[in-house]
Amino acid sequence: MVGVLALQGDFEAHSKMLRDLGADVREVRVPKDLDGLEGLVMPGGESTTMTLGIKREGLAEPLKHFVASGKPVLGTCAGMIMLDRVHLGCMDTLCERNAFGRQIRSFEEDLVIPGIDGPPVRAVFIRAPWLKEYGDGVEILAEVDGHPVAARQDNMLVISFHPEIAGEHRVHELFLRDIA
Ligand SMILES: NC(=O)CC[C@H](N)C(=O)O
Repeated sequence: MVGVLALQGDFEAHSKMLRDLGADVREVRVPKDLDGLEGLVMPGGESTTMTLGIKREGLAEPLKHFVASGKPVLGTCAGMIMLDRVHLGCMDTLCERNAFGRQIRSFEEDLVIPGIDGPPVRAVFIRAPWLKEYGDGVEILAEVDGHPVAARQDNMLVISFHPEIAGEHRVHELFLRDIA
């Protein structure tokens, strides 16, 4: 069973993509929803609203505990922000929000990501963050204009774009392979 944090944002698109790939999915809204999960997706959305939802539901400590358990976690966009030093503090990263500038609210880019074979990944960026700082334990997987937009640290995989919107299923496949 794979969890998708479902407080806010485009969690339904992630649930659908994971189900299409054959996974059993549970939407996570309260701490007990995390029980027994083998992995967790933290979706894109709006990081301030998501932070408030996490506080309201008492999910901060349970989420930190889940990440520390070593089970695979995929954070996309606002989900990548949630994992950084100043939010849940799980990952040794600091995100720059809306990093690509207000004038470029949304754009697409082809990215080559280690572990994903075939043609480049079609990456849709929507008011996306990038990593402005990261520690030695963080492996950068892809950059745009010299700024990290995909990275790994231990059991965490973070991307600042939206494969679930582009019909790009290979990032979720990579995440499900991490679980298997
Ligand atoms: N697509 C997204 O998740 C954008 C994240 C959003 N800009 C934020 O800072 O919360």
